[in-house]
Amino acid sequence: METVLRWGLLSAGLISHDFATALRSLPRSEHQIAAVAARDLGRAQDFARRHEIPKSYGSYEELMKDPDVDVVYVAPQHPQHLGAVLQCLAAGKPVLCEKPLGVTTAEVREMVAAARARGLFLMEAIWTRFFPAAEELRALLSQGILGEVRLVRVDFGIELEQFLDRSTDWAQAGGGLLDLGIYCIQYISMVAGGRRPEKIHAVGLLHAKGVDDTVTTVLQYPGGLQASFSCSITTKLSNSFTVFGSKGEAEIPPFMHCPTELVVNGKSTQFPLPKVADTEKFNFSNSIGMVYEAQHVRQCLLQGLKESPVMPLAESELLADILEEARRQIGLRFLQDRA
Ligand SMILES: NC(=O)C1=CN([C@@H]2O[C@H](COP(=O)(O)OP(=O)(O)OC[C@H]3O[C@@H](n4cnc5c(N)ncnc54)[C@H](OP(=O)(O)O)[C@@H]3O)[C@@H](O)[C@H]2O)C=CC1
Ligand SMILES: O=C(O)[C@H](O)[C@H](O)[C@H](O)CO
Repeated sequence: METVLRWGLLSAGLISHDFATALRSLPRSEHQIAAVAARDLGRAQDFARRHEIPKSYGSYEELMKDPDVDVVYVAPQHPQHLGAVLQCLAAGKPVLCEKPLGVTTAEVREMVAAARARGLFLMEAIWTRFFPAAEELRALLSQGILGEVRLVRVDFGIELEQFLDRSTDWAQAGGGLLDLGIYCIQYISMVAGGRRPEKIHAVGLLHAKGVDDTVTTVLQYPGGLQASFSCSITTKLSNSFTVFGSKGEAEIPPFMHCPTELVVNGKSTQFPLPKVADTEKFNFSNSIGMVYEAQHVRQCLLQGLKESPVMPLAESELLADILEEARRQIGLRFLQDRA
């Protein structure tokens, strides 16, 4: 592969716009957007014009066949991830797929198995992990600066139901757990070193539209680490992360899912976002931070890696397992759940 990474974007939706805007801020010698595809050609063409993308398609399949696409960014809503990812892999394209990778643990395992069988790169876009603040957190954890980590608290609650239709759309696997809870669990799993929890207990309030409204889950890991998280699509929560150890504590203030600050034993370090022109508008907070995951994907591909060492596929499977167990305990089933 040449050093320039040529992206193909699947979907002309909200986060795809943010990702395209972030990519355009990177050196063209390293990242270019070769094509965009949407279910509707007109929308794909409008998106392409807005982002100066040379090619637009009215179907995902056409983009996957494009030899000028080196890697595909899969960004439709949750239920469409599985089909798009499997088709990309079948077409020989490496994939960065938006979170959650799948609606169920079975979907995630199917995608992981397909990527491994084809020897192709696949990563779940847990973009949080690639922010410098998160990298610094990982470093201090690995250096044992906090001593023995004992407890994690994290929550993510936004009144999404008021402005994001998909958040309450049961047919689109809406709700807080898959959309917001995954950010909480990925932090917990980071602290736990990707180990599997030995106990999971979840309580939840279901929304009138059948998705999860607000969920609180506690987890215990071998060795005694305890963690709790809450997620909500109707209630604003603290949206912060804290880890407590035998020698100190570290906190990431809101919005923890796209962090720009790390506080260690009361000492704050700022990690400012990359500069971007004021004329660039994003749909979601701190989306310019998507450059970090894009740069990571390029480095992985240049090194011939088939998965990310920072967001490994086994951990995507683990996150899916935890999400599914929490859903089971609160009585939330989606179309994709097997009988
Ligand atoms: N990393 C982050 O910060 C964020 C990640 N996300 C993730 O990105 C994904 C997309 O979220 P977002 O951009 O807000 O979603 P949108 O509501 O913008 O929908 C994205 C695309 O999904 C497709 N789509 C929508 N509804 C349907 C349907 N009923 N059937 C088939 N396809 C449909 C459309 O694709 P098309 O354009 O091809 O018609 C649409 O443009 C989600 O999985 C979400 O978790 C979302 C926000 C932030
Ligand atoms: O991934 C995300 O950030 C979520 O999809 C939320 O929908 C978003 O943060 C809402 O602001």
